[in-house]
Amino acid sequence: MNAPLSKPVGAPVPIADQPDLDQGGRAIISFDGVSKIFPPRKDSAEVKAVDDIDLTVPEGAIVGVIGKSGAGKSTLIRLINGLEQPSKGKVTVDGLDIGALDERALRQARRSIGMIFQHFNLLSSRTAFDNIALPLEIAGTPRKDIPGIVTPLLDMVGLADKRDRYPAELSGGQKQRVGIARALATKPKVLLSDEATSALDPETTASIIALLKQINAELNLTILFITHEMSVVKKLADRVAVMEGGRIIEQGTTYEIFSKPQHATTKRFVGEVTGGNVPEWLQSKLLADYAPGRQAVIRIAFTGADADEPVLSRLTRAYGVDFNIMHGQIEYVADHPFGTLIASVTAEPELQAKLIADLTSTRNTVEHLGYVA
Ligand SMILES: Nc1ncnc2c1ncn2[C@@H]1O[C@H](COP(=O)(O)OP(=O)(O)OP(=O)(O)O)[C@@H](O)[C@H]1O
Repeated sequence: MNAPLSKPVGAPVPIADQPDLDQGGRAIISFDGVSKIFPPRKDSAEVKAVDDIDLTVPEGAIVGVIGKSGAGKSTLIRLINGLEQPSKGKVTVDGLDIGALDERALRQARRSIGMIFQHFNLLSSRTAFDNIALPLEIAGTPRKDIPGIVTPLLDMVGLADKRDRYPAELSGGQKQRVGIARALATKPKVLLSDEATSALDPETTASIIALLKQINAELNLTILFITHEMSVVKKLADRVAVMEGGRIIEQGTTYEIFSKPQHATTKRFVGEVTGGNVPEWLQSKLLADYAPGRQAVIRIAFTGADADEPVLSRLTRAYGVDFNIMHGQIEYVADHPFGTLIASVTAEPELQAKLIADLTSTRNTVEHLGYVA
């Protein structure tokens, strides 16, 4: 199994100090100036699906790549397992330049790269056991050795009693467990996940996330997953890269990305799960300009130690203003408390600026959203 290297965790590092995901641990996957351009066709222009990406995944990490449909996530994953060749730059997996391998070497390299899929991709004519055994048969593993590998994998994914069931007799979560066991059969160094929980209900999603975290911890298996769901990133990833238009627009530890998102797209993704997105009823009331009698609406993201400080009471006493809480939520991200509050306050623009400066001087992120009458 993989060498037991320490897992890169630790205190949040400011984004400015963390331009890459390579803090701690040997790089097992790296993208070095990688672009993938699909040539023009009769009916469509050329597409830059991946555009000049630099990305480093440390061994033992769980990295989530999030982006909207068409952002380039699938192409990124297909460049890692050699299903696509880079138009420019280099993709390295465990020291191998994937784009430079011939067919035979690529087949060999793919045994170190497990993959799980949204729709499981199981063979319907094979039992759970035989689906898990398939990559071993392809790799030429002697028949007598196969049960000794497959049986412990069935145990690990909690399906010992389902070994002779066919996919049609299994639930979605059970099928994904077979998919995970099959991906682990050749003892990969990295596991790629393509929207592996997108077809599952929330409870089953949670159990698959727990299984992936357990496998990561027990085997020190590096996991890179692509998703469009920030809730999955929040629960599963140590580190996050946000993709848009083929580029990585932001990356950092999960806590960093949640507590101080920089890019508008990242803010929207984060807002989906932290309550930071402005609710529709409030959006329709927001006014752009100050006028006497209007209240300023501010959004405050409380992070780390500040999350449980009575910040608003302090400001009320210090400045003699009243806050009206309009929307809020407290979450735990990477085991840190993390809160979002949208509040209105009656104050002249000059006093508003002082309040915002005061709030910002702690580690909170404060945004002035507009005014309400
Ligand atoms: N083989 C191909 N030929 C031409 N264009 C392609 C090809 N594969 C992907 N693209 C284009 O590249 C862009 C990125 O696609 P990709 O599938 O990587 O995005 P994605 O983020 O995975 O989207 P989704 O979440 O919908 O799967 C899209 O504009 C897509 O149409």
